[in-house]
Amino acid sequence: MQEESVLSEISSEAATAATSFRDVVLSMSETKSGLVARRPTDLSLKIIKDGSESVSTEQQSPKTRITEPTPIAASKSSKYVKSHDLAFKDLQYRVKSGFLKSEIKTILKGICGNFKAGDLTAIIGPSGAGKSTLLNILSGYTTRNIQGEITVNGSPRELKKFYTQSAYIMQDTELQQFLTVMEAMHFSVNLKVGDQLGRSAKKERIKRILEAIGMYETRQTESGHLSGGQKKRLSVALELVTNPPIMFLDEPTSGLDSSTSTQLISLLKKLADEGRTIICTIHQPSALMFQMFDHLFAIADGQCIYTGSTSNLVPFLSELNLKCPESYNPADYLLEIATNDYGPQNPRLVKKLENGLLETYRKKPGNVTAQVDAMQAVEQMMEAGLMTPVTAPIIETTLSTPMATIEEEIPAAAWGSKEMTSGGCFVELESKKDCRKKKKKLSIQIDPSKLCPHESRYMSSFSNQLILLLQRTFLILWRDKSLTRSRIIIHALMGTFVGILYYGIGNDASNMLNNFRYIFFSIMFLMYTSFSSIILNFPLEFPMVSREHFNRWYSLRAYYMALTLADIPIQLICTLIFVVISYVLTNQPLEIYRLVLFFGMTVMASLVAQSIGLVVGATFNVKNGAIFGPFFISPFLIFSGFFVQMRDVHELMHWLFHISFLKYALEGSSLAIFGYERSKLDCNEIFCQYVRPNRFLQVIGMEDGSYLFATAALTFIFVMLRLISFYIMSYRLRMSR
Ligand SMILES: Nc1ncnc2c1ncn2[C@@H]1O[C@H](COP(=O)(O)OP(=O)(O)OP(=O)(O)O)[C@@H](O)[C@H]1O
Repeated sequence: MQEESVLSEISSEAATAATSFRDVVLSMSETKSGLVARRPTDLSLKIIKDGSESVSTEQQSPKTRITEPTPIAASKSSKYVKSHDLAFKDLQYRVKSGFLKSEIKTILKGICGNFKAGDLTAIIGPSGAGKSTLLNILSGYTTRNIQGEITVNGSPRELKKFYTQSAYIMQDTELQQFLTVMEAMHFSVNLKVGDQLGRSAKKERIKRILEAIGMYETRQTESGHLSGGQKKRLSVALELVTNPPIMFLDEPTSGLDSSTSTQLISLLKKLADEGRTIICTIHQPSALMFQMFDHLFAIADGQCIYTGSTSNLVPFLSELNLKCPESYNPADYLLEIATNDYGPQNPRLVKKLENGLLETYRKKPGNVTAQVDAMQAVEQMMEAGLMTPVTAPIIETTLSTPMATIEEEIPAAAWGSKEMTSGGCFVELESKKDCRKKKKKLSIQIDPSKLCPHESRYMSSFSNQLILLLQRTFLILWRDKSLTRSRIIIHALMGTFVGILYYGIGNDASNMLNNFRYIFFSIMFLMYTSFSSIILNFPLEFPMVSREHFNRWYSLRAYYMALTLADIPIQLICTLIFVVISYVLTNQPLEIYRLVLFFGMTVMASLVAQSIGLVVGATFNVKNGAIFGPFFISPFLIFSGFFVQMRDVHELMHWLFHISFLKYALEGSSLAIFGYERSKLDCNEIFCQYVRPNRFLQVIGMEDGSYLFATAALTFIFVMLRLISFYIMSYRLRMSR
């Protein structure tokens, strides 16, 4: 009777859908007749009395019966998160390694596993066991050289669809350090959710997430100033904006102290309790953290040495005569076994568990208080102010309109078929164009996985991605003034220095050669500054781009365009400052069209040099880029026409002049200053060889040059280099997996 009244009280409470695990713990601690837990979101009831646990699936009924004990992980779906069980069987992963890639190394050896919705799973194992490899494969980050079966809810995993359902938080949490927490969330929600939510709904979502993870108060703090734990929580929050039902985290606690790690794991536990499938690799969980996991999946040398609940680990090991000492953390003991501290035990463990296939140890035994106690201990620490309270945010699924309504919005005649295809497109369409046209007619929210496959990867249109990425880049440039400011100062200083060095020689026939040197130096200087300012960009941003691109924030095309466009205004300003100062000081002809032509040519040269910087940056890491960068520029320099002219070298080498962008830049700039029927220069000496500028052009072999042709050649080289760097970036992003 007492139980019934408690149940009825709890279930009516449950109908109000409380949201935090703290409520669960509180309701447990408040109940005298035993521990009563309530899962707030699925509104199912659990009764834990005298150490036994039951789950009732009769939701919201005041007359709920206590049912037979069932596994805690069974059917943990909620109205906010659709459950996705992720399983794999006979998974093998081989890589080529060694000298000339002649050796084949098997990293995962026919491993099996089942990661259920609602479970917080920890993948543990010694270093080099294959934890990250497994996570990369399951998340779809690694897609090659894999054998075996991966299923989602029993059906083969469809990568395109899977990407829209999952998020991967990588180990190196690269955040934009100059963006505040709020700004980072703003860009994440706008890029990842796109037009699927209105402005106020997006704001509300950000607020809810930040409040839940205890970061609303720090929303105006720049990411670079956050603590390690806050950074990790923010990286989770950035991916939570789309409410992914499956989340992968590689070493989320690395670099964090024990209390911060515990706080993060408790957040993950609460996210899992909402029905999500949360899988993370972890090195050495503390005893408290260890208890919080629902599922432990241990691997050694690419094979499964344990899969089951944390509470079943010690009994499992005992069955194999491996007695965990009482005072030991079972996770530590398992890791010692895995590293052969007690002799070669791994084959026995692998065999007993059928390399992960056996589910026997997943069932929770009668006594699950250890996990509840662990969570309660964490809650108490949060309440005592020892750590910032965190909980799982409530995020309504983006698909708020039933399918029928979606169909009504589109004229039936426009649909090829109303069958949902396996590719995730909910209509068969004749062509891409057709698909776009029809999508435009949708004015309502659509589940990303229901859109046509080729358009479903990004929720934001290309133009929106570009605008948002440009906004983000400019905001960062604005905050990180040091780089932009120093570039401008350097150009102004060098313009003045060169202007003073070649002061007033512009109209002096006896200084014609020096004037030519001024032109050459200007191009050299602008080339090197633009080249080196971009050479570090991509290598430094690579981890962040890799993460954001993989998690479907934006396409590489949009990122690349933004990266390219964002730097152009700064380059234009810097070049203008240098050219105007030095042009005036050196007393070049004050004819506006010559200044414009000279400026245009130097800008083109700097943009081409920037493109070479992009190619180098996309190909090499920071260190090698710095070493090889100048090496790539040198050939252009030798064949620029300054040191040696085309007519003086063997015919076989002429092509090198034709591909040297510096030759075109020097030719175009010289024509701008000396060409176009420039009148005779002043001669302050007894004899001046180059009174007529045209004569000088003849001597340096540029009399037949064409400014237009030089511009066209530079444009062509520019476009080719941009294409090459784009494809290298795309290749590197793919190869990094
Ligand atoms: N592409 C590759 N080529 C060669 N060897 C590889 C490759 N990828 C992984 N390995 C090897 O596979 C093994 C497993 O690597 P993995 O990164 O998955 O280990 P881990 O368990 O995550 O280790 P840690 O805890 O130290 O991060 C290691 O020995 C690693 O050197």
